[in-house]
Amino acid sequence: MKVTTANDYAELSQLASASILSSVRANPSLFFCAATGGSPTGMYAEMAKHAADFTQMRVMKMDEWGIIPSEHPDSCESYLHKHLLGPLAIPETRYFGFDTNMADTDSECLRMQGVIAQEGPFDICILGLGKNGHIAFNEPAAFLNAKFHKATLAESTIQHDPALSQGAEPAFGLCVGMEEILQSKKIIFLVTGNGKEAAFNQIMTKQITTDCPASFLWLHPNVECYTTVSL
Ligand SMILES: O=C1O[C@H](COP(=O)(O)O)[C@@H](O)[C@H](O)[C@H]1O
Repeated sequence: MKVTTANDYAELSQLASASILSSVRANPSLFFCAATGGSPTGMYAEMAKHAADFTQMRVMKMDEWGIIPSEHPDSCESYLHKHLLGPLAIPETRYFGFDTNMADTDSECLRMQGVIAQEGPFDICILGLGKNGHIAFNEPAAFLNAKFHKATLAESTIQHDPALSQGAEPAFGLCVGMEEILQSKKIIFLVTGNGKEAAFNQIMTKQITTDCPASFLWLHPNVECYTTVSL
């Protein structure tokens, strides 16, 4: 993992965007796994300044909350339309989303595994860091899931979004699995925001443990970590 400490969030966003731009110029139809949350918002805004470079990029949603409808303003779906798909004019034909509110979520997980098998592996995977060390909704646990799956959310993950913390139980999410993340050709790992110090310190010990799913990124040969968190 190559760790670059940025002076501030604006610089982090510019550095990460520049790396993506160089990749998409070399491979215009690259397959992009898109995280949501506060960490990538500035980076997506930087990418939008170069929308003409993204006319062929394929995008897949990385994760989604299971207790709010896709059209809810706090859904990952709404976030991606607002910050990435709209500004970059990515049409539905090049976007691979999924629905968390269907009766048979197992079938939806299998469908997304099929999409990854057909379109993948990801050329670029964007990751933020959960305060508890999660990546996507791969939460600390005795074991991690390799494939796209239905995830039980940690309390700290639910509390991360005020709309969700008021929502109905049970809380769950659907998300890409660890193998699918680790098979990405390049990973852009954004570590920024309040409350990330403990998890980032744990990662920097280089001890790989399911207690901190992000620590598995040490097994990947091409992770660019951009951070504003001081150790
Ligand atoms: O809960 C989550 O949090 C992380 C980090 O969110 P951020 O708002 O601090 O960027 C996010 O990357 C992840 O996809 C989501 O599951």
